[in-house]
Amino acid sequence: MGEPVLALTCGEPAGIGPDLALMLAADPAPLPRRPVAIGDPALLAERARQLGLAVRLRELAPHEAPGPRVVGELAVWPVPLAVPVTAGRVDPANADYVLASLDLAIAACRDGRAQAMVTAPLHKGAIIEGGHPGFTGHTEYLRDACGVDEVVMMLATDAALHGRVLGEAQCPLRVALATTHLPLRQVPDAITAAGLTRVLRRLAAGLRRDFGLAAPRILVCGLNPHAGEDGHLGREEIEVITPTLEALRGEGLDLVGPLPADTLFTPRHLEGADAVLAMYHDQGLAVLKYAGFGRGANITLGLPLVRTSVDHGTALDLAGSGRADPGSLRVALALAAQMAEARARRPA
Ligand SMILES: NC(=O)c1ccc[n+]([C@@H]2O[C@H](COP(=O)([O-])OP(=O)(O)OC[C@H]3O[C@@H](n4cnc5c(N)ncnc54)[C@H](O)[C@@H]3O)[C@@H](O)[C@H]2O)c1
Ligand SMILES: N[C@H](C(=O)O)[C@H](O)COP(=O)(O)O
Repeated sequence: MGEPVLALTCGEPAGIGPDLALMLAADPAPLPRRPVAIGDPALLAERARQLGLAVRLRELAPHEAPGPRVVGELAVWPVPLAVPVTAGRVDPANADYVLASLDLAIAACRDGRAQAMVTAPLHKGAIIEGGHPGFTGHTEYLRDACGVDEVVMMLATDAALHGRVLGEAQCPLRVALATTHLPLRQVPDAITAAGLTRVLRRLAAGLRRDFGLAAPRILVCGLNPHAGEDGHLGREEIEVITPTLEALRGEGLDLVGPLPADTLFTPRHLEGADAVLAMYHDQGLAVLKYAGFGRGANITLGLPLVRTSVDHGTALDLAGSGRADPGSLRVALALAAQMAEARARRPA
């Protein structure tokens, strides 16, 4: 395989996604060499003007591949907006535009035009209000679009991605989620033996395939305070999590837990671990974003294609201001290229 083509969806058009794509196009620092943005060229041109960035847009035909990256130029696979956009003001009328951009990236990965997709943030509320009431995020959308039964959302800090050790207070981290975009009230009922089994198998397989970890060690959080305090503060650990981990250890998975989530995320526990499985979104992601917000990436494990994303949202307050930090997008692009190259070397 030559250098991978990375399909970069620009996400919510009123958010910072278009800004970040343009900022990276203008940045002389090294980047994966064949990114192609997916979005509306008129929107990108207007945002470049607003940001004062001299970026030339090179519109490609649907089957045209981007050439090697040229600083100051952004290759684009065009998708037209439904309605014009003002930076910072979400309009649900553009929900289908956002999903069409995603669909194009998925199709490009599946038919070989791209070797990975990288997603700038979208606004879940805008998609839902724009006529897609069941929408909960890229992760679940990609799972359904690719027809797989289970995927795993994992976020990782830059240190974990590249094996560098940060300062003592910032442990390299990979955090995966047993449940993703679910109201908190529904979480306990969603922690089932069958669900946990699927997630842990997918997580271990993803760490093996995409991160080259032959026998990943996974720390598993409890759901309740102090992992249920022997059943006095909740019984999910005794009734569901512990028996599931025991069964999976019988398959050879290296699992530790369930551990109290408050102390699991400390350097002593994390030492030697390859990933943490948190039971719900904010149990894991609050810690990860504290450790490395803006320097991490979001990875969907278990897809037939490579997908990474930023570790932040649409930051509507910063769109068009020039104050958005492109650090996480840089990490997400680098990781996508690395994963695509690894898959080309070691097909599943
Ligand atoms: N990958 C994704 O598509 C993704 C990820 C997270 C959140 N979201 C969505 O984004 C929307 C807004 O979410 P939110 O407000 O909870 O989180 P947010 O990450 O958009 O913003 C939280 C804070 O971080 C700041 N921030 C975010 N990204 C930044 C950057 N690159 N540089 C500098 N500062 C940055 C924002 O200005 C804000 O103060 C929601 O609809 C949410 O669902 C999407
Ligand atoms: N849970 C993610 C985060 O907090 O960063 C985010 O909402 C993105 O999720 P998707 O990749 O599923 O859109």
